[in-house]
This record gives sequence, structure tokens and C-alpha cells, in this order.
Amino acid sequence: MNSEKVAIIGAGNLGKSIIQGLIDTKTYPLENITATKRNLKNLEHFEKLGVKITSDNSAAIKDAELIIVALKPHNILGVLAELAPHINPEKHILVSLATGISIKQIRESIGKNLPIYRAMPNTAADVQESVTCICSEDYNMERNEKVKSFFNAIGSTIQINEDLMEAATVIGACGIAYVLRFIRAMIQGGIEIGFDANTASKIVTQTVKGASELLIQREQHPEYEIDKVTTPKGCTIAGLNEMEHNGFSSALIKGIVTSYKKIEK
Ligand SMILES: NC(=O)C1=CN([C@@H]2O[C@H](COP(=O)(O)OP(=O)(O)OC[C@H]3O[C@@H](n4cnc5c(N)ncnc54)[C@H](OP(=O)(O)O)[C@@H]3O)[C@@H](O)[C@H]2O)C=CC1
Ligand SMILES: O=C(O)[C@@H]1CCC=N1
Repeated sequence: MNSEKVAIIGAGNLGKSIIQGLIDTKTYPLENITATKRNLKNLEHFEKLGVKITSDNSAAIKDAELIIVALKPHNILGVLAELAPHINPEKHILVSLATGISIKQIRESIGKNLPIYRAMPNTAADVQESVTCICSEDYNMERNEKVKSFFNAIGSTIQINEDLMEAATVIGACGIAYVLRFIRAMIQGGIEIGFDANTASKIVTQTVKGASELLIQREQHPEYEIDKVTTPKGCTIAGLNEMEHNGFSSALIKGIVTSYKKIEK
């Protein structure tokens, strides 16, 4: 069990996924986690399990060491400026999850020289399968470990440079939505060729998991595994080529680049 207290400021979609993941791993005592948002209604189920909830951000960070800020990019700087008088640079470690907001902007809005990290997890935190990219200008090993250990509790972590945080947002965080849309399309195809939705979903989700595990465990290039499936003159290559003629890979790459350009830097 990790002993430090954690405040999660702005527990919306992402914040709640993280809290759910932490609850299931039991890596932090639940009474050491405080979650905030203005309307507390949909955090009440966490409170019943022992997580503290409040609308008072300054009260939430009072005893906390780790401050995880899961606010939207449009209001994070304003909320942090309000919170600044309550931030103690000797005690607090601040981790922002906000897309496109730099460490420099955060430091300027707080006006204090505290350790600031940016982290980009994804909503698979809910089931401890997030990959979280982390960057900081903090070279303190102990604090680095604390931040890494927080996100390792809900999946795995990768240390990157800040200039790659937007790219990490696109392939790691937006990536969940791209993959889910791909899965939905496969299920729809499965229904059209004969399966009921439930059975198609079971086959497709396990197939996606299996394909991922092949790459994760064997560390192979996707095309190496694709070659094993594509029988010459067979049905796989016929289908794959038809997908490519219709712009499958191109559509994905264009979508990724469009998402990337959409992030204001
Ligand atoms: N969703 C995702 O998959 C990912 C999101 N991100 C980033 O994480 C951040 C959060 O995204 P997401 O969870 O989707 O957004 P949400 O809008 O779902 O969550 C933000 C939460 O902040 C709360 N909030 C707003 N103002 C305040 C305030 N003054 N004090 C306390 N809480 C406040 C809101 O609740 P209320 O109105 O009740 O206060 C809301 O639930 C964003 O910056 C996003 O870019 C990063 C990776 C993945
Ligand atoms: O769509 C968005 O802007 C946020 C960033 C990553 C996931 N959701």
C-alpha cells in the first residue's frame, strides 16, 4: 500500500476511471483519496466505499501530497490560480492531466516553484489497463517514483519529453475511442454475416485482445503476424486489400493527424 494522500481535482470521466481503477487495486487506502467536483452527485458511490468527496478544492489538497488535476483545458489554469494560495511547494507534487496545457503555463498560473508533472493516461485506467505517458522537469528520484507508482497502479507508464505530450494524447488517450470505433465496425460486420450482436462482440473483443497480446508478448511487428494469417489467394488478404482500397490505413492516419492538429499548443 502507498501511504501518501492523493487529491483528484475535477473527477469527471477520466478522474472517475482513475478512482475506479485505484479502488480495484487497493494500492492506496481509500480514505487517503479525495475527489473533487462542483456537483458531487455522481461521486457518491465512491464515497460509500470510503473515498472522500468534496467541492472544496483547497480542503482536498490540505493533507494531500499528490495533486492530480483532471480539469478541462479551458478552466484548469483559472482553477489552479485560485488554488495557488493553498499550494505548498515543499509538500505538494502537482500532476496535470489536461490536454495541451504546458508545465510552463501551469507554473505561471500558480506562481510558485513546485514540482509539476504532466501525465496522459486513458480511460482504461478503470480496469488497470491505462498506458500513461509522463513528463516533468523534476529530477527528484523519490518524487518521480511516487508519480510513476500512482499511474503504475492503473496500468503501465512511459516517460517522455514534454514536446511529445500532444502526440501521446492522440495515440494513447484518443486512441481508446479509435479502437472502440474499429471494434464496433467489426461487430457490425459480424452481425451482417450472421452473428447476433452479443456473440459477435465476444468474438471481436477477444480477437482484438489476442492480437494485442501477440504484439505485446512476442514484440513482433504487426505485419509479421499478418503474414501468418494471409493465405495466398485466401479470404483474409482479399478482405484486407478491399479495406485498403477503401482507405482503411489512410483514414486512420488522417484521423490521428487531424486530432493532433486540433490540440491547441
Ligand atoms: N476523457 C479522457 O479520455 C481523457 C481526458 N484527458 C484530459 O483530462 C481532463 C479531464 O477530461 P474529462 O475527464 O474527459 O473531462 P470531464 O469534463 O468529464 O471532467 C472534468 C471535471 O471537472 C469538474 N470541474 C469543473 N470545474 C471544477 C472546479 N472548479 N473544481 C472542481 N471540479 C471542477 C467537472 O465537474 P463539475 O462540473 O461537477 O464540477 C468535471 O466533471 C481534460 O483536460 C482532458 O483533456 C486526458 C486523457 C484522457
Ligand atoms: O477529446 C479530448 O479532447 C480529450 C483528450 C484526450 C481524450 N479526450
